[in-house]
Amino acid sequence: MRIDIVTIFPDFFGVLDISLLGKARERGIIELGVHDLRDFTYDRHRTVDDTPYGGGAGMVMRPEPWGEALDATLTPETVVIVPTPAGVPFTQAAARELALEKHLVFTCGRYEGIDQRVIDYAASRARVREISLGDYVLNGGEVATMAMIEAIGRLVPGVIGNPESLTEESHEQGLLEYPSYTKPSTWRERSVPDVLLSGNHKAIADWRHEQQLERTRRVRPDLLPDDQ
Ligand SMILES: N#Cc1c(-c2ccc3ccn(Cc4ccncc4)c3c2)n[nH]c1N
Repeated sequence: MRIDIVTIFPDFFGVLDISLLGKARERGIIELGVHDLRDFTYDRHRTVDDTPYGGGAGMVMRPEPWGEALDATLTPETVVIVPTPAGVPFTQAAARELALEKHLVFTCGRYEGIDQRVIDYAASRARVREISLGDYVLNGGEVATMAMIEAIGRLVPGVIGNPESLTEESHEQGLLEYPSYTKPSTWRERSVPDVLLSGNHKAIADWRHEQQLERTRRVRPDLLPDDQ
């Protein structure tokens, strides 16, 4: 998979050189390109924004630099991901779908957003998904892009050493994950549930599934299937 990010804050993504994504890049499983939108401007001040038509507060990102950035990154296989508060909520299912794509381009807006014609133009050349990280307001697309890249990157085949560990995580099977414990068996007078020390694999699996249902009922009843 190749990922390209277009942003006015390229240094923001330096952290992607380390941890899991860093190793995936070293192993050639994921290629990453970070592009400064200002490199696609030609005025002395490298201007990327202007006042909104129709008036209103704030500034809008100019279409010209974005057009050149898309020209430099798009391929017929690209999925353009536009982080926006007006997007479809990001989910684990979306992360799974996007992890199977060959090329993702993240367009990180700032100010009041990107001129709508840029998104419309991108949709004439590639698949475009306008995605929201959640129902709260950020100052730009970079934080959302970082979160999405982490959620997607860890699902790219070959990135995680033990893919089985992915199947029991929250949201993977529609339920929240069961509680986890490690040594010591007693800590500050709190002990690990006996079933986990029993060696009875069926009893452990049943207990863990019941814990998933109980936690999901308590914390996220909206995730429960109708028959639960
Ligand atoms: N994904 C996502 C987001 C964003 C988001 C994403 C991109 C941009 C670009 C500019 N802004 C600032 C802004 C623009 C319009 N209205 C309010 C704030 C952004 C916010 N906010 N909240 C989310 N869940």
